[in-house]
Amino acid sequence: MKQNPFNQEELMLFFEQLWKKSLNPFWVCKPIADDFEMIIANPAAQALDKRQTPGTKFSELIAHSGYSHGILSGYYQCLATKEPVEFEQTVKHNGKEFVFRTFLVPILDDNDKVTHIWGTSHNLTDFLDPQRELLALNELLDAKVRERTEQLNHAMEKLEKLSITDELTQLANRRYFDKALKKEIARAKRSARPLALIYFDIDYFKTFNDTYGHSAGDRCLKQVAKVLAAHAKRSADVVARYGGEEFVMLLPDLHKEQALEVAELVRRDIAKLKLHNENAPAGQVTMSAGIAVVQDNFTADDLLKLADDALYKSKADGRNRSLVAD
Ligand SMILES: Nc1nc2c(ncn2[C@@H]2O[C@H](COP(=O)(O)OP(=O)(O)OP(=O)(O)O)[C@@H](O)[C@H]2O)c(=O)[nH]1
Repeated sequence: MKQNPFNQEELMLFFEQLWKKSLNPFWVCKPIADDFEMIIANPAAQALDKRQTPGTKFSELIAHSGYSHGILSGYYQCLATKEPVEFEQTVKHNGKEFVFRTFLVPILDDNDKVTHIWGTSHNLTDFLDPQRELLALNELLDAKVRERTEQLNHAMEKLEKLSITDELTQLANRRYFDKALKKEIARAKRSARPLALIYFDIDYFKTFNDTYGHSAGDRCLKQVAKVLAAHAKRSADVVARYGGEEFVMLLPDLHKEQALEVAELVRRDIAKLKLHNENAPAGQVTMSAGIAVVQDNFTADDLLKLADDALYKSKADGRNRSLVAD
């Protein structure tokens, strides 16, 4: 075996210099009843905490300083396992927080009993600071991306709503209705349930416009739309503005008599609005309705045509009425 190149005296000199000049804190402590007592701490350790003087109890040091909680458990672990222990601890010094990686080495006597613990720490703060800065920046970036994504989703929802809404009445528009109709037809076929469609058309609306002006016409359309919306009570009911003064209502699962009842209720409530129209025989705005109810084998066109024909008939029969297609 190779001989140690240094003699005892030289070694002591080296260790003394290391002890004094090292920038890493070093200390030796010993276990006492329910605590540890500082035996000696090097200048680097004292620079961090000058109370680390011989005889100081660790419990006192910890109680009155910025050491992180739970560091004593590292010492107890070293004592119990008689093995070196490594852990991270934070220390507050002059208002700044330092992160240290601490190493503890047990010193055993001839009876294999831990008499002392030798400790040293390596300051990780400078290494961790840029990492923390990066993490904080990342978090900031994540938050910004989340915020922007939310804004974008919100804008897209708004756009989606706009694309299916009639601007004047705020009812669904024809585009939305056509999609809903296809969906409901498929559903009605699957479940072998009836599907009702009502076409509504304001009577003598051209003369209303001509007499009272386009803005009054717009206000009338809005009021009529409100009445219609109030009668589309179930979540699957759809009411839409189909064209100028034409509205449609899709009522899944309703039979002819029930659909007719809805149309008549709408007509009654339109009459209640008492929107004056001197050119109409009733002296006020009225509505005509055409109702179609289908079941089994039918297409969207079948349903629309049946309802349209029924509406045509109710117009031809004198308006201000609801007719169900045969
Ligand atoms: N104010 C207003 N009028 C509209 C709008 N869209 C369509 N109209 C008008 O609605 C009127 C529809 O007239 P017609 O189709 O002849 O129907 P009508 O006069 O109601 O006759 P009948 O349905 O047979 O009773 C036209 O004068 C259109 O200019 C709108 O958004 N605002």
